Amino acid sequence: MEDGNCDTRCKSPILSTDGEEANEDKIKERCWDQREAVLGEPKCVICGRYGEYICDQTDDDICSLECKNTLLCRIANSQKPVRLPPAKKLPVTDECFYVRDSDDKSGSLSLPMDQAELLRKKLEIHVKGELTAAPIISFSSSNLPKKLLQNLEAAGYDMPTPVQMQAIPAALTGKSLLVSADTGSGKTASFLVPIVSRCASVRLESSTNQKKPLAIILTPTRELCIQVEEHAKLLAKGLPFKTALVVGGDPMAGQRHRIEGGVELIVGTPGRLIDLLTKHDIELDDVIFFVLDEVDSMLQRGFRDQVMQIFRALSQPQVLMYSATISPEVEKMASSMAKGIVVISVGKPNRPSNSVKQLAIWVESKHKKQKFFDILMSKQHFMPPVLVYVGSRLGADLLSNAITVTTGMKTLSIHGEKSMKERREIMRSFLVGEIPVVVATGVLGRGVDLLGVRQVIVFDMPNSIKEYIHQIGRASRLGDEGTAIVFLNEENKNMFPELIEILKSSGAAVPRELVNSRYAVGSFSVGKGQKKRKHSR
Ligand SMILES: Nc1ncnc2c1ncn2[C@@H]1O[C@H](COP(=O)(O)OP(=O)(O)OP(=O)(O)O)[C@@H](O)[C@H]1O
Repeated sequence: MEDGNCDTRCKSPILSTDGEEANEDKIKERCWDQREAVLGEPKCVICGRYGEYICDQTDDDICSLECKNTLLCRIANSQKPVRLPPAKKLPVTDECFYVRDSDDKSGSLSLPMDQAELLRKKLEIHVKGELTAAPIISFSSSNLPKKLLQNLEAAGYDMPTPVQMQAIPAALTGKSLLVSADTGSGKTASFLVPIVSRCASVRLESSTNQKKPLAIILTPTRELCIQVEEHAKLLAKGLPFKTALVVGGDPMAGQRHRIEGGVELIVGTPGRLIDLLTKHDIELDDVIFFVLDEVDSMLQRGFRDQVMQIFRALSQPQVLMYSATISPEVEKMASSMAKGIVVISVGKPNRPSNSVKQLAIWVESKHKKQKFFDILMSKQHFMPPVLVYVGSRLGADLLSNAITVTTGMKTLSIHGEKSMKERREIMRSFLVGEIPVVVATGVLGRGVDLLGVRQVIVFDMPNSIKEYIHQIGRASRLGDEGTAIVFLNEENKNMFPELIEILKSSGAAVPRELVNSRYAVGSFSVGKGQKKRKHSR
């Protein structure tokens, strides 16, 4: 069998109908073992991976035995039974997923429930609540508009990520969801795909020209709203799906004008949206989706009242809530927003992405700057483009100026005091590689997808472990390796027990000053009702 990387594909049939075996020991059994197709290569008709082989019974491009069986099962379901040479059937326990038509109302082709459970187990997808929708193993098995499938393919989304495999079909059944999955694992498309699909269908089936908003997405920062809106436009190209960005710092008149001209989706920050809704008569009675991205941030003090004010103006929409860090309190609050909510979690919750290598450095505050410049001047440790997190706007301005003066590298700071024009320009120049370092406060702490960034330096620890998880999550997208350097000292003592646990469970070295610190013994300040906790050695 030729190497799968050869220029011309292996034409040998996977199996011949006379039962004669092909050179099977080298054939890939599962689609997971097959690589992604590169531009110009044939794609497996089932999963979209490299179509290394040709199915000898249908002449289709196929990536593995598993996908061949899936293909033949589909044919078997739609025509007279096709005899599979019994010796060749993959053993029942094998993770070969047969897709067959189902009567589930989402219209998706779903796995039989026993195999759905097998797939969930394999991918650590946990579901709590009543859910009929099985995970999908390809976008095409979700009955999505053809144009949306083409846009997904054009965006390079050949296969759904684990969170998308379950959250997309679940959302298409009309269920409200609370979803947690690692940073960088594809949560955004998990809610955008069902929204674009359903809203485009509503518009296509509608007889009136009236176009009141059908979906609202709220996020905690302007940068994340901009990113989510861009993502939605990309997926909705060629479909009757217009968006409006409603964030502070931009002229409100333009935002109102756009909505009144007819949009399907509003993406905004809560404060500006409330401003707009109170000053202008915008009808939200057609809204069918209400999305809270970074839901734990959206339901904490400061945002929660505004979020609930907007939610109460709607007529019981489907609620989709997402984050990489969801606590039991957030789950309780979220569950009170919608009946029959389904909770989906992928992997281990409230953990940094495994793809981010953490390097914790113990350094006194007065020495942090020197240590930081040692890293910036070291060819071994400095891997631009680098995102640096600090605790204040002034700190961001001072540090970025110091970097420019000391190293000559053009460095900019980004925070809430800068205008939207400046913030957009800084993000653009960072993302296209014009500037190697950006120093940021929390405005870039969550959700933003900084493709190309593989190194984050947490100069000042944030106020909570969950913000720390989101910040270092910028260093890895979709499982790519990244590094996070974090400066620690006694000033961060309130987070020591959780930090030690996070570092240990991620396999990162724990500085001995941290372990030996008297604040790290696992005893929390014994407040009312709190018990002293012995720290396991
Ligand atoms: N199915 C897919 N195939 C290929 N790339 C994908 C897929 N889904 C998402 N991506 C890409 O992976 C990156 C991370 O996706 P996304 O930003 O949605 O992650 P996230 O889970 O929302 O992260 P965070 O928790 O940090 O907000 C993005 O660049 C996105 O375009």
